[in-house]
Amino acid sequence: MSAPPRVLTVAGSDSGGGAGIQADLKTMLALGTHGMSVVTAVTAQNSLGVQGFWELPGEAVRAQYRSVVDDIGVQAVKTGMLASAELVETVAELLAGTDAPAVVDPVGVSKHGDSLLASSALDSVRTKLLPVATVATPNLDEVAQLTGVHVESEDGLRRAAAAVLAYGPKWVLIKGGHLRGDAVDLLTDGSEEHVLRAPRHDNRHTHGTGCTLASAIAAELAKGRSVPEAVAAAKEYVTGAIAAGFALGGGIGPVDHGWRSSRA
Ligand SMILES: Nc1ncnc2c1ncn2[C@@H]1O[C@H](COP(=O)(O)OP(=O)(O)O)[C@@H](O)[C@H]1O
Ligand SMILES: Cc1ncc(COP(=O)(O)O)c(N)n1
Repeated sequence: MSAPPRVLTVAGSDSGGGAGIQADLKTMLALGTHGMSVVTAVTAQNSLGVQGFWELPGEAVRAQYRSVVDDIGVQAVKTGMLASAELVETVAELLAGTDAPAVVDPVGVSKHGDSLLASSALDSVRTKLLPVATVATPNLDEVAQLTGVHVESEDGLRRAAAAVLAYGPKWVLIKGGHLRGDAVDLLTDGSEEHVLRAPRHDNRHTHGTGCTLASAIAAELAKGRSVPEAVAAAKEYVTGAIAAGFALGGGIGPVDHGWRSSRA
C-alpha cells in the first residue's frame, strides 16, 4: 500500500476535542491524509470556554517540527494557535525553511471570546508569519485585530482581503462566517478572486469551524490540488460538518468531522 499524503498541524491542544490539534487530525483523516502534529500549547477547554492554557517552550516546538519534517516529510503544513510572540517567530522561521505550502490560520480568540494569542504577538504575526503563508485564513475579528479594517457586510470582504494581502501571504481567504445571511468567504491572490458561498446553518454547535476549514485546505493541498480547488473542497467539507454539529456539554458543541461516514 502506498502512504497517504502527509499533513502537519502546528497548533494548540483542545481538551474538549472540537478545535485545535484534535479537530485538525480528525479533518486530515476524514480527507484521506496522514495527519501529524506539533503541539504549541495545551488548553483546558470545553463547550463553555477556555479555562486555562500553558504554552510550550520554543525549543519543544522546534524539536517536534524537526522530528516530523526531517524524517517523515510533509506535503502541507497548517498553523493554528501559537500563543506568544516567541512561538509565532519560531514557527515563521521553521515554515520559511520548509518546501511545502503553509496554511496560516491566525487564531486570536476562541468562539467564547477567550484570548489564545498574546496581544504582544500581533506584530510578529503581521511581519513574520503572514509573509510566509501560502494561504492565510483570518476571520473578521482577526482581520480587525491585524489590520484595523472592520467589516460589517459582504461588501467589505474585498477591502479586508487587500489589507491582509499587504502583509505578504500569497493568497488570503477572508471568512465571513461571523456576518448575517449566507456563509460567504472571499479567496484572492490580488488578481484572481473566488467567492465561496454556502447556506448558513442555524446551528449553534460551531466549535472548531476555523480549525477544520484550514486543516481541510492543507489536506487538499497535500493531495496536489491548486489553492482555489483546495479551498472549494474544504468549504464543502466544513459546511457539511457545521450542518451536522452536535450538542456536547452545556455550551457550544463541535462540528461533526465524521459527517461523511456513517455513524452506524
Ligand atoms: N452557521 C454557519 N453555517 C454555515 N457555514 C458557516 C457558519 N458559521 C461559519 N461558517 C463557515 O465556516 C468557516 C469558518 O468560518 P468562521 O466560523 O468565521 O471561522 P472561525 O472559526 O475562525 O471564527 C467559513 O467557511 C464560514 O463561512
Ligand atoms: C486550541 C484551540 N485552537 C483554536 C481554537 C479556535 O477555535 P475555532 O476553530 O472554533 O475558531 C480553539 N478554541 N482552541
